[in-house]
Amino acid sequence: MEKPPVIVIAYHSGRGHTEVLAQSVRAGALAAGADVTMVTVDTMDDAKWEALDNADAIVFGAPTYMGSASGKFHTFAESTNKRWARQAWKDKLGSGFTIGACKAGDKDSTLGYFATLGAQHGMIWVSLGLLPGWHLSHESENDLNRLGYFNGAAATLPGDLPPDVMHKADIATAEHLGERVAQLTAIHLAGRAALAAEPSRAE
Ligand SMILES: Cc1cc2nc3c(=O)[nH]c(=O)nc-3n(C[C@H](O)[C@H](O)[C@H](O)COP(=O)(O)O)c2cc1C
Repeated sequence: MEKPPVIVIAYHSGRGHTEVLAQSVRAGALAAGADVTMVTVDTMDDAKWEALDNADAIVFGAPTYMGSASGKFHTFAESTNKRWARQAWKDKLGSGFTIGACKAGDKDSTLGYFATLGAQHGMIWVSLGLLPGWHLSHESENDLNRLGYFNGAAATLPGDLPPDVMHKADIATAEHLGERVAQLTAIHLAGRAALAAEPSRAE
C-alpha cells in the first residue's frame, strides 16, 4: 500500500455512548492500516474542516434522538451545504453508525439519513456488509450485527446504563465497520492509482 487510507470519524455524542462506538470504529480502521482522525462535530474549527476535506473516507456517527440523528449532528450536516454546492466531498467513501436506548428505536432512520447525506455529497456508501446476527434459532445476541442493520453499524443500550457496559457484539460490529471502510477505501485508492498509471488514460 503506497499511502494508508485517510479516514475521518465525524460524530456527536451526548453522554459518551456514541463515543464508545466511534472509538471502536477507529480501532477497526487502525487495525486495517488506516490513518484515522476523530472529529467531534459540535465543536468544529478550521483544522477539523480541513481534516474532513482531506479525508479519503468519512464515517458519520450520532446517537438516535427522537427518531433521527441528534440535533447537534444535524446542525453540522446543514453547515456542510457550501461543500455540497461545489461537491467538495464527491467520491469520498462514507458510512455511519448510531445507538439508541430501544432495541429498535428508529435507528434505521438515522442510518438512512447518513446514507442520504452521503449521497447528497456524491459519496460512495459503504454498507455494513454483514448478514444479520441473531435471526436464526441457533444464533444469539452475542453475534456480530445482532440488531440486523445494513446501512451501517447500530448498537443499543438501556438509557440508564453507562457507556462502559456497551454490549460486546455492538463494539465488535462497530470495529468491523471501521475495518471494512478502511479495506474498501484502500481498494478504491489502489484502483484509482492503477487507472491513472495506464498510459491510455494519462493526460
Ligand atoms: C433527547 C433524546 C432523544 C432520544 N431518542 C431516542 C430514540 O428516538 N430512539 C432510541 O432508541 N433512543 C433514543 N434516545 C436514547 C439515546 O439514543 C441513547 O441513550 C444513546 O445511547 C445516547 O448516546 P450518547 O450518550 O452518545 O448521546 C434518546 C435520548 C435523548 C436524550
